[in-house]
Amino acid sequence: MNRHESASQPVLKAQGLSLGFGADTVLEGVDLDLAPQEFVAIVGASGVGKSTLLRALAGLLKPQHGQVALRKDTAPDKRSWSMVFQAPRLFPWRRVHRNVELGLEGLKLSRRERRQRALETLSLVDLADYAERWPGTLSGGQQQRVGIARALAVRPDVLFMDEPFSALDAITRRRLQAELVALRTRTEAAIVFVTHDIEEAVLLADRVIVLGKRGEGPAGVVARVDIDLPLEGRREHDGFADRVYTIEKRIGTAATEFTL
Ligand SMILES: Nc1ncnc2c1ncn2[C@@H]1O[C@H](COP(=O)(O)OP(=O)(O)OP(=O)(O)O)[C@@H](O)[C@H]1O
Repeated sequence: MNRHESASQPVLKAQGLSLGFGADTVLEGVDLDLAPQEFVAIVGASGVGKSTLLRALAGLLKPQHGQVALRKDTAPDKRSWSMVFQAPRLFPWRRVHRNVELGLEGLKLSRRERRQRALETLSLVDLADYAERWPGTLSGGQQQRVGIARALAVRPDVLFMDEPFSALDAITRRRLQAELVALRTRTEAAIVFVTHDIEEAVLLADRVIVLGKRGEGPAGVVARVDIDLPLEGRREHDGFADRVYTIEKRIGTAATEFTL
């Protein structure tokens, strides 16, 4: 495959996924393609299966049916995917840059290159000045940015984010949302972002996948909404509330169907 073909191929392709635990099926019939550098948000009510889907897409959970194909990059200095969780999961006994270097340890990089890569990625999240600090001396928002830097340092094709801002206060959350919008222009990664916050999904994503119940039985995709609005100033855009409402209605409708 030449460079041009590779650039237009999906980085991730999921087909006919059924996911669950033991005999229980949580999600059924999920298809999803992710283009290079695309940002897809997954929303839905609590317990519908958002995190389960994310884990399956990352290959951490085996589907009951269907397949997930994640483009495997052969470059020895990067990984095909990485993940950011709700809590940053930093090691308190390692300085900030050493936490970022942690994910790089299995890659073909010298110690010096690891250090260099960690510092570059910390600059990307505006934390270059904090490289020598201990995690415990950073605010919650700064710690989460270190977690994002650690995930980006491996130069993933796909960055999975599982409610990464939900433990933060409202002001910090707004700031990190704005930073993620800016970061998108500076990273090659496609992003799959799980959130229960519909406004957050519309603010950040190119496309929103809505999970919901469709009557009795397992949940599935009840809507796919393209967010065809400019990223810059999106929250103030005339179409913003309309997209949020469209998604709320889909989640609401799905819930009504379920209770009938
Ligand atoms: N390891 C597990 N074993 C059994 N059931 C599980 C397991 N993990 C999740 N589930 C069940 O699968 C369903 C989906 O859970 P999941 O965490 O994916 O939902 P979610 O949409 O991410 O929820 P939330 O928004 O509350 O985080 C739930 O009913 C949950 O109880």
